[in-house]
Amino acid sequence: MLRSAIRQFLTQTRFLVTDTAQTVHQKNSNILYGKPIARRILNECHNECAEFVNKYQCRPRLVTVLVGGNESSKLYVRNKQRIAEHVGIDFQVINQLMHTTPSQLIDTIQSLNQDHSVDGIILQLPLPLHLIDKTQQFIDIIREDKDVDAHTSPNGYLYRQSPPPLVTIPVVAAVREMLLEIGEPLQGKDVVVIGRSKYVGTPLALMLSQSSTTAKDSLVSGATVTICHRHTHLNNLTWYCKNADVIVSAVGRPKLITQRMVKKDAIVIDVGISKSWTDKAVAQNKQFVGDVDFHDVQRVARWITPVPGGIGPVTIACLISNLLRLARHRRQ
Ligand SMILES: Nc1nc(=O)c2c([nH]1)NC[C@@H]1CN(c3ccc(C(=O)N[C@@H](CCC(=O)O)C(=O)O)cc3)C=[N+]21
Repeated sequence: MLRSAIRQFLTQTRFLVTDTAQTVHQKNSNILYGKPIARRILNECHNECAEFVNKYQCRPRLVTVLVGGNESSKLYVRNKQRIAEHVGIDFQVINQLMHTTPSQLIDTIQSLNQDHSVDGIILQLPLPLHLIDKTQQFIDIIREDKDVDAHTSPNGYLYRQSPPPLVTIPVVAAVREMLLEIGEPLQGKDVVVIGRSKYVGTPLALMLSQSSTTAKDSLVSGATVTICHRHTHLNNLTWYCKNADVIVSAVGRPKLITQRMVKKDAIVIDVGISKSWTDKAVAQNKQFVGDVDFHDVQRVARWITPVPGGIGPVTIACLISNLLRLARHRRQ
C-alpha cells in the first residue's frame, strides 16, 4: 500500500519536471499521458483567468445547456465544472427537461447570446432523440464569439482559412497538443482516422491533411489521411491500419484496434470513449474504455495514449483555453 503510494508520488513528480514526451520515452515508457499536458495548459489558463478578473472585475463565465441528460453527459459536465471552477471560471449548468421543445431550446440559447455576462455557451451533445435531427440548427444559433466548442458552422470543420476561426474544436486541439508533444513531423506520413463524425473524425482528418506553413504545423498536418468508417470492410480496416504510421481512432468501440492491426513503432491515439458495464469494470471503477486494446497494442506502438487519462483531460483543458480566448476577445 505504502509502496504503491510512493510509486504514485514519484510518477506524478516525474511529470511535474518533465515537459516533453522525449524525456518520458527515455524513462522507458511509450505511454503518452494527457494529465501533464492538461496541467500545463490549465496552469496558463489559471494565470490568464487571474489577469482577466483583475482587468474586468468579474470572472469569465461558461454556461452548459444540458437537455435531459444521460448519465455519461452528466458525468462529462461534472468533470468540466470541476476543472473550470478550479481555474477560476464561473461555470453554470442549465438543465432543460427531457421533453423540451425546439422553441424552448432556441429561447434558452438566444437569451445566453444576449446576456453580456456569458462568455461561452456549450450545448451538450447528444440531444434527446426528438431533437437530434436539428442539432446543427440549434448549434448555429450560438453566437460565433461564444462558441467554445467550435461547433457552429462558421467555426466548425476547419474549412475556413481566412479569417481563421477564433477557436478550434477542443478534441481536435487536444490531438494537436499530443502530436506536438511527440514532436515528429507528420508531413508525408500515412495516417488513418477511424470515424467520420461531424465534430470529431471529420475535422480531425481535415487538420491532419491540411497544408502546413510553419514548422510547428508540419508536426500536426501535411499527412496522407485515410478515413475509415462503419462501411469500411474489416479486412481493409486491418490493412489500412497495419500500413499506417499514425492511427487515430474515434468511434467508441472497445478493443477495435488490436496488436495485429498496428505496425511496429506506429503512433496510436485513442480518441474513442465507451462506457463498460461489465462487473469487472464496475468493480475496478474502470468503466471508461477507449477503442484500443491498450495492453495488447502497447507492446508494438512507439507512442500510445491511454483511456482514461489520455485525450480526455487535454480536451477539457483546451475547452477552458478556448473560453478564456473568447472572453478576452469579446470584451476587449
Ligand atoms: N457539446 C459537447 N462538447 C463536448 O466536448 C462533448 C460533448 N458535447 N458530448 C460528449 C463528448 C465527450 N467529451 C468528453 C470530454 C472529456 C472526457 C474526460 O475527461 N474523460 C476522462 C475520464 C472521465 C472520468 O473517468 O471521470 C479521461 O479520459 O481521463 C470524456 C469525454 C466531451 N464531449
